[in-house]
Amino acid sequence: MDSIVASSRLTRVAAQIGFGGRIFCSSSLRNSFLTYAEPTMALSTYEHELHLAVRAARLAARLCQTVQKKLLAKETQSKADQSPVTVADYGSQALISWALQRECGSETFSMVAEEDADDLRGKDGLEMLLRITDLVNEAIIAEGVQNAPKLSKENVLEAVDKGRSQGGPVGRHWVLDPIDGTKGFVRGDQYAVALALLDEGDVVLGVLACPNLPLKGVSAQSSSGIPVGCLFSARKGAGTMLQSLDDSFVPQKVHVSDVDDPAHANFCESFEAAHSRQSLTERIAKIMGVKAPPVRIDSQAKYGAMARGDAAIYMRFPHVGYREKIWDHAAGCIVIQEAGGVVCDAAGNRLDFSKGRYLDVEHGIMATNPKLMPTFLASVQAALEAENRVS
Ligand SMILES: Nc1ncnc2c1ncn2[C@@H]1O[C@H](COP(=O)(O)OS(=O)(=O)O)[C@@H](OP(=O)(O)O)[C@H]1O
Ligand SMILES: [Mg+2]
Ligand SMILES: [Mg+2]
Ligand SMILES: [Mg+2]
Repeated sequence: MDSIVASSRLTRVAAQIGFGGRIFCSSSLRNSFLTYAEPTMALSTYEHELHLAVRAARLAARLCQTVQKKLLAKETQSKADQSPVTVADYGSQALISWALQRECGSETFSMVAEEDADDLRGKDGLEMLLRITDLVNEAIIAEGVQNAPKLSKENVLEAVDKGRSQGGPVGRHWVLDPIDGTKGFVRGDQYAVALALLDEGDVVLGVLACPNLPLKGVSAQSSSGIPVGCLFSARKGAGTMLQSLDDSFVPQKVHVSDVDDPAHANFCESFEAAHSRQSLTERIAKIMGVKAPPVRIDSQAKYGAMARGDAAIYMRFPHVGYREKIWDHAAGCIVIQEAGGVVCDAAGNRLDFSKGRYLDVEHGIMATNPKLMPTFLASVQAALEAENRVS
């Protein structure tokens, strides 16, 4: 009798959390590898998925921290597009893929992720693959995951390659950047593990784990004693929360800056000049009347910093010919929106994550609070027109 009551309650919970009462989800609530506490009340939409995303991102962030501490030159490779990729990028992707599939089942699992295992297959990739496999198994053991089998190198290749989904407007797709800001990661600076969930083309949740971001103030010096390691999480309609990566800090709701005078606003942009046109952003800031110098940080840590008001404006204007990918913005975008901000392209269009792996935008991506947006948009358009007149 007890088991019937328990199972019908779990089926009800599974239905409420959006899996249509699928058995795998009921059992996953009981046997969760992440010691998930059985819910005592109904979970609202995507709450369970957000919980899984937070735990998976945290697990991956720990692996990244371990690697960053002892980063060796030979653990960084160049991909075909000349961008760097490390054992931690692959390890993080393998871990998150494995963790989510373990919870949600693998039959219908879909993930759009940055990395694939092509460069790990064959003789040249073997040493790196063995190192990644060790890191992934060490992370699973360190987490105390119960009944977890040891992953073989083939399991790791398979987990990484699960990220090849094309996404799109139908169904659910996880969207993952296992390390956003790999250049920052290699330099020892900011990076983020960025995970989001798309449902019918809409981003419904997002998590940014930022291991090197101070808990207060993006520019806080390590000598200030402010702890580092932030985890931002957002769920559609539920706001954006900030907690410490090590869970030692009570989660709190964050909000974007409410400054409405550009003279008191500051803006953030990419650290790498190759990733955003800094002469254009300087011109936009001047037209707008922003006086403060730019805050330059790597990765979607910028979106997290903005969500809690460290900067009032975000600008990203890649050089001509660059095509944005959805994993570089999906999690960050909902983190800002749920914190009360607005994200759009230079024509004022909302970002459309339903078109596959790419994100097609007019000129660039911008974000700020609703009060500053009209002036910001007008300044961007004036700067672009001035540029067109010159060329
Ligand atoms: N040429 C060019 N132009 C624009 N953007 C590029 C370019 N090359 C790479 N990327 C993408 O930028 C991602 C890093 O994000 P940021 O640009 O915000 O960070 S950084 O300051 O440059 O590190 C970075 O993400 P990761 O590859 O995950 O690190 C890339 O997806
Ligand atoms: Mg990359
Ligand atoms: Mg990226
Ligand atoms: Mg990346």
